[in-house]
Amino acid sequence: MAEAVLELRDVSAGYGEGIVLDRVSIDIAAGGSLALLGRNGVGKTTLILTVMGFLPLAGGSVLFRGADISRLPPHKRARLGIGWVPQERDIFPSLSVEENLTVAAQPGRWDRDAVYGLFPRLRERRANMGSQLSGGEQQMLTIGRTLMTNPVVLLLDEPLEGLAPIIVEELTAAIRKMAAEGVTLILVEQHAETALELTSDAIVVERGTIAHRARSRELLQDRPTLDRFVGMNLVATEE
Ligand SMILES: Nc1ncnc2c1ncn2[C@@H]1O[C@H](COP(=O)(O)OP(=O)(O)OP(=O)(O)O)[C@@H](O)[C@H]1O
Repeated sequence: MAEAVLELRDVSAGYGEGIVLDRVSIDIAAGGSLALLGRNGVGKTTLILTVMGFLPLAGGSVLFRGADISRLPPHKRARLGIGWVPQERDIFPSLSVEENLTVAAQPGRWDRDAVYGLFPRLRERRANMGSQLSGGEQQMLTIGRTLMTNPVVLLLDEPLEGLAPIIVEELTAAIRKMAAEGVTLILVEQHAETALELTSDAIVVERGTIAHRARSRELLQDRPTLDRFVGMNLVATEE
């Protein structure tokens, strides 16, 4: 098996005294795509924040390309190549779209034109200020800006949440394209069907532990498991 790009070994973490994640182990190989599923409040965002180093470990370790990064602060993890698209869209409102994209760019496959190819809307709006964008466009810009850092692994925390169906379609197409082009990614998503169609592997989180692991296409067919762990809200555009 290929060496894991990112690995969590028996990770426990939470907020202060409150432990949310309880001995969670996951790994993702280069070019892999992993859906993190589960109902509201089960610990998906906590897992992402722990990978980024915002929450201290209460146990276990986080490895990046085989090296223990458990003690590294978030900016150093980002510099190593862990790209994070947070749940709250994160753009510079007073910079233009193009400035937002280029401000943290690193050389690599994802340059400005590649990102505009992925998000034609951003090319159309390249001269607009971040503050003039719709929520969906801000989400595209957040993803585009993170891609421009040419991360080794990309963490997407509910990138489709609260967006209009047409925007969800555009973002879904872009994520599919990124995965097909070999971007290693972890996708947090409550809408299981949408996430499973975009990824190769999946884990279901329940109350801070991993309740189920499967190949995404197999879990897509496994309705009883989906109903049990994820509930009814399967497709992002249903809302
Ligand atoms: N800043 C915080 N301080 C204390 N507890 C928190 C904090 N943020 C989240 N929690 C708790 O951690 C648990 C997991 O929350 P988390 O946000 O990781 O869930 P989630 O699966 O990402 O759900 P959602 O889809 O709602 O974001 C919840 O019980 C939540 O109340």
